[in-house]
Amino acid sequence: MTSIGSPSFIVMENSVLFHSGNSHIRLPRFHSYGSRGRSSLDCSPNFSKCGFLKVADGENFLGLFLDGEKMINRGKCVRAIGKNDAKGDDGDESEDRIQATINKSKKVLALQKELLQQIAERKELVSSIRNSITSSEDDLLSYNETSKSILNRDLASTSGGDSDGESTSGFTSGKYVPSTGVNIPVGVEGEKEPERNLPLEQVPSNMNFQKKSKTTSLEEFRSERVPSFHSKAPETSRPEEEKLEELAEVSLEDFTHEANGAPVGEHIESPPLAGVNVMNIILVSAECTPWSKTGGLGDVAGALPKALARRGHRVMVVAPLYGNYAEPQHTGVRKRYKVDGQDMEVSYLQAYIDGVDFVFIESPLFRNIENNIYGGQRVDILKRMVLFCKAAVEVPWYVPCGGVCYGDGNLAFIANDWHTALLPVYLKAYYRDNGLMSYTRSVLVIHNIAHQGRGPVDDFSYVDLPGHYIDLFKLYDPLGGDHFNIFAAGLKTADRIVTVSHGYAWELKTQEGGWGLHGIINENDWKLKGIVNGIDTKEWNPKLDVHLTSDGYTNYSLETLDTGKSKCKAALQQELGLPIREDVPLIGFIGRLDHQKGVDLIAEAMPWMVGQDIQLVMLGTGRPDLENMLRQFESQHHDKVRGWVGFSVKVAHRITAGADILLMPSRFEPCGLNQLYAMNYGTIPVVHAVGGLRDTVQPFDPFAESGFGWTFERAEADRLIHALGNCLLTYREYKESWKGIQKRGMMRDLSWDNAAQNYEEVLLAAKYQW
Ligand SMILES: Nc1ncnc2c1ncn2[C@@H]1O[C@H](COP(=O)(O)OP(=O)(O)O[C@H]2O[C@H](CO)[C@@H](O)[C@H](O)[C@H]2O)[C@@H](O)[C@H]1O
Repeated sequence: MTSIGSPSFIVMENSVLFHSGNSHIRLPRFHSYGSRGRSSLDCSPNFSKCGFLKVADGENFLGLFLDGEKMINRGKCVRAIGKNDAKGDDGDESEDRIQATINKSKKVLALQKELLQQIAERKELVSSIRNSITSSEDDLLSYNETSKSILNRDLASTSGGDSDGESTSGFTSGKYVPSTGVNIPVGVEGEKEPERNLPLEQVPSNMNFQKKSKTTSLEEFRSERVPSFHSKAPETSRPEEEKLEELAEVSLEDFTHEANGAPVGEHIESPPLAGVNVMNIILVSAECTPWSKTGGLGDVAGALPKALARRGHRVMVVAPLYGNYAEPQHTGVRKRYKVDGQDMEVSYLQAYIDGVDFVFIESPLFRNIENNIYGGQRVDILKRMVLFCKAAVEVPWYVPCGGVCYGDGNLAFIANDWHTALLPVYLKAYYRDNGLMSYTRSVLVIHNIAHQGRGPVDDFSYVDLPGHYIDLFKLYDPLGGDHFNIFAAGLKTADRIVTVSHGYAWELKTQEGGWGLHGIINENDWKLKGIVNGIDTKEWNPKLDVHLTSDGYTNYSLETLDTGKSKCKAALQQELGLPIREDVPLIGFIGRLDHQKGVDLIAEAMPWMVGQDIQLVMLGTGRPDLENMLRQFESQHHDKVRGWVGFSVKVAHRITAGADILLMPSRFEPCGLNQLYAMNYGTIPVVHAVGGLRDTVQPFDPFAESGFGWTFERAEADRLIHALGNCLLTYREYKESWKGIQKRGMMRDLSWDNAAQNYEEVLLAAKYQW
C-alpha cells in the first residue's frame, strides 16, 4: 500500500494532475465524485492506475488515494491514505511544482507523438507481412458459401454478448450453424478473409520480423511498461484509437521516468513474467476446486490458471455449474445449443478471483449433480459433455469478463481429459474448417487415459458433427472391435497434447500404459509433452491450512515442524478415536477406491501391517466392494485401523498434516497430487515408482542423506511391505534421517509456477503452429 503524503492537485477538464514529492500522476476524474460530503471510496474499473478521490465539498478535493499494492486488481477496494486540501498547505511552492509537472507533461506529449509515429510505421510493416501471408494462403482461406453467409450475419463487437436467449447452434444437413447472433470478432467482414489486427506477437518468430528492433512497438511498450489488465479487450479486437487512448492514459510518471531516467515510482508494476508472450487462455474442465472436485483434475483446474495469471496472461476457467455457488454472479447471457436434436438453454455466471475469471455454465443437465459428476447412463454423460463443450467453445465471444469478452485472437483453450476432448474437435469442425477462430489454438491435457469416453460407433450421432468426422472417433479394439472414442478424436485434433508427468508421457506410448490409445499417442508424439503438476501452495500449506485451526489441530511450518506436527497427529488420533500415542507411526491413505490406486495391495499387505506397531487411516470413496473392504479393515482391527468411507476435503487435509507416512501403492499414477501435498506437510510418501510418483519421489539414500521417501518398483504386496518396512525402521531408529527427509520435502518448490512456465511454452508452440 503506497502512502501519498501532502499531495497537491490540478483539476483539469477530464483529469486530475496529482503531484507529491517526486511523483507525478494523472488520474481521470470520476463522474461519481463531487457530491457534497461524500466520503466513500470508489474506483474506476478500467483505469490502469486505479485512483481514489475523496471529495468533501463540491469540486474541492480533499484527498486522493492510490492503490499502490496491486493496481491491476479490478474492483479491489483500498483503504484511504493521505489527505490534503485542494489549495494545498504548501502554497506557492506547490504551484511551482505543479508548473514543473506541466512542463514535464509537455515533454511526455512529445514522446507520445514520437511513439505514435513508430506505431504507424510498425503497423505498415505488419500489414505488409499479413498481405503476403494472405496471398500465399489464398486457397486455404477462401470460404465456402456457408461460411460466407455465417460471416455476413452478425458482425457486432466482441463485448457485451447476446443475451436474447433465442439462438441455437448445431448442424443442419451436415453444415454447422453457429448460434444466431454470434459475435464474430471485430474485423470479420464480408466475403473475404476477415480483416484482423494481427498483433505483433502473432507474427511467427521465424519470419525474420525484427521483434526487437531499436524502436519500441506499442505492444512491446505496453508489455514492458504497463501491467496486463484483466479487463482489457484482446489486442486483436481493439481498435487502434482505443490503444492510443490507453497509451495516453499511462501515468505521467511512467513517461517522465522514461525521459529522465529517474527512479521508477512505487506504483509501477513489474512487467508480466510472460513478457510479450501474454495470451488469453481458457481452461475448460468438468470440475474445478473449490466448487467441484472428485479428484486431482479439480485441483489442477483450480490452481494452474492462477499460476498462469500470475505470469501476466488473461486467464479464464470454464466449468459446469453443479450447485449453488456463492461467488459467481449471473452475466445475463443466455444461449441455446442443440443436443441430440433438442434445444438446450444455458446461462453463464462469472466470478473474478485471484486474477482469474471463473465462468460457470448453468443448465438443467448439470444441476445438482455435484456429488455425481460422472454418474448416470453413458448417453446422459455424453450429452452433458456435448452441451458443455459446445457452450464452452463460444464463451470467448459471448461472456464479458470485466466488461470485455476475450475474443478469439491470441487465444488458447486448455481442455482436460475425455470430458472436454470434444472441444478441440468442435473448434476445428465448427470454426476453423470455416475460416473462423483462425488464431485460436487448443491443448488437450491427459490426466488419466483410463477413462476415454468410449461407446458404440452409433454414439457418433450425439456429437453433432459432419459425417466425415467419424473417422477421428473410430477406434479398433481387439476385444470389442470398432468403437467410438472421444479421447481419440481429441488427441488427433488438438494442436498440442500435455500430460501431467514425464514418466506418464513415456508410459502412454506403451501398450500397457496407453490403454488402447498408445498408437494414436505415438503418432502424435511430436506434439506431446510431460509437465509435472504443481500444488496450490495457499490451499495446501501447513502454515495457512484453514482445516488445521480447530479441534486441536494447529498450523505449522518448517520452524515449528516438531511441535506442530505432533499436535496435529494427536488431534487426528483423537478425531479418529485411535489411541493418542506420539511414538506410533501413523500411516495415511487418501484416494479414489479403484483399481488404479492399488487399494488391493494394501489389503494383501494388511496382515503384515497389523502385525506391526502402527496406526492406519484410509479415506476414500469409489467401488462399493472396496468401500466395504475399508469398513471391514476398521471393524477387524479397531485398535489400529480406521476406514473412512466418504469424500471430505477437511479430513484429507487433516490426514495429510497428522500422519507420519502417506501410502500410495497406485498401479499407475499419471502424476499424483497427494504425495506432493504430503511432502509439503512433512509427511513421508511411500509409493509405487510409476508415472508421476517416480518423477516426484526420489528414494531416500541413507548414505547420501538425500531423497524424499520410499519407492517400490513393482505393484506387488511384498514389494510394498519391503519399502514400508524400511520406512518404519527409519522412523523408529534413525530420527535424524527422518527429520532430514521431512525437511527436504518441506523445502521443495512444489508450486505451480514452474509448471505454468512450461504450459506457457506449449501454448506458444501451439500459437505459432499453422
Ligand atoms: N475421499 C476423498 N476425500 C477428500 N479428498 C479426496 C478423496 N479422495 C481423493 N481426494 C483428493 O483428490 C485429489 C486426488 O488427486 P490425485 O492426483 O491423487 O488423483 P486422481 O486420480 O483423482 O487424479 C488424476 O489427475 C491428477 C491431476 O492431474 C493426477 O495427479 C492423477 O495422477 C490422476 O490420476 C487429492 O486432492 C485428494 O486429496
